[in-house]
Amino acid sequence: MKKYTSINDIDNLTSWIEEAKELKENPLKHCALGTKKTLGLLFFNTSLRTRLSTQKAALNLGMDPIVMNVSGDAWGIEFEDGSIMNGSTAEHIKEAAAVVSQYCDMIAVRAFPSLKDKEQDEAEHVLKAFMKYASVPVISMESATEHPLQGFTDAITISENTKKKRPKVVLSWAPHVNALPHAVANSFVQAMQKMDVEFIITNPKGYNLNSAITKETTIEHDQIVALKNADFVYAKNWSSYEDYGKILNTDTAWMLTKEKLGNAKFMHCLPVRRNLVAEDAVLDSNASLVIEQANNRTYAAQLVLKKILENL
Ligand SMILES: NCCC[C@H](NC(=O)CCC(=O)O)C(=O)O
Ligand SMILES: NC(=O)OP(=O)(O)O
Repeated sequence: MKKYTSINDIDNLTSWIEEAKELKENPLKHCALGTKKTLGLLFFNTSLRTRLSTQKAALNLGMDPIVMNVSGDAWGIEFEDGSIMNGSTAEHIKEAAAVVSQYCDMIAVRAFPSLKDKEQDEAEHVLKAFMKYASVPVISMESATEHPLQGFTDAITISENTKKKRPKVVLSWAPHVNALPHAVANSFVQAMQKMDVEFIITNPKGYNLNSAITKETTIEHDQIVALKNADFVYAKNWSSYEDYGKILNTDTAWMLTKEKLGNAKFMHCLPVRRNLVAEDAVLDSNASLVIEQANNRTYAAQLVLKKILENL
């Protein structure tokens, strides 16, 4: 594999899930595969799980991870081609990506959307610029529109925890105080579309995700109807896609409660705002899979790194 920037880079999700489970059983089995190979992790945005689990994954494979917070610590990077750089940016991505490629055998990048300019966000200008100007494989650690390491993790977690051959999975919009990206929801949708599950999205009107991603997936605006007989409920806030980046509705009635969850398992990518997205009784119950999801981030990343190492 030469890159991992989308759930669509997974050729066979079922076999990837099985391979990730094998790595989880025996994380150090391939501890020499990445010897003398360097993974560069570049963060334009904050992170706890991605930053630590991706390093842990690299260490399990014998790689050397090096990490940089690009925003603030590095020179301001210019992404526009042909621009006269007489403003606040000091270094063009053409040099920056080429230079990082001298030090690293792979580059992982986190770059959230602006949520102001839909066209620019959808063009994935930061991630795509790294892919264009880096001479080594690029991994997304959450881009403007996708979070493929999270989506793969969520697929592994559902596979591990399902008692049914074809469970019912609900992606349920949740209230939030900030305008959040669509990336986690988009990658979860893409992962569920590849799995043998009954999948429904529930969100208030005005919050439908990009139809190019949701495709034929059912969208139910009545949360109670959607949650009926669910086996897994994935709560997540996202800002409006239609009225791009806006908060239209902070209706606290969409918070996930123990009563609404019923017998389902609860999922969230974290970080989660307690008693806004989901109540304490949900997060503190045995039905919550959020810590196992965070654990599985390591093995999802480890499989991605392994597949790229095998192809270097
Ligand atoms: N990487 C996982 C989620 C990151 C981001 N969440 C956040 O920014 C939450 C921040 C807050 O709660 O203020 C998101 O939704 O895409
Ligand atoms: N779930 C996730 O990506 O968490 P971080 O933002 O903390 O990396």
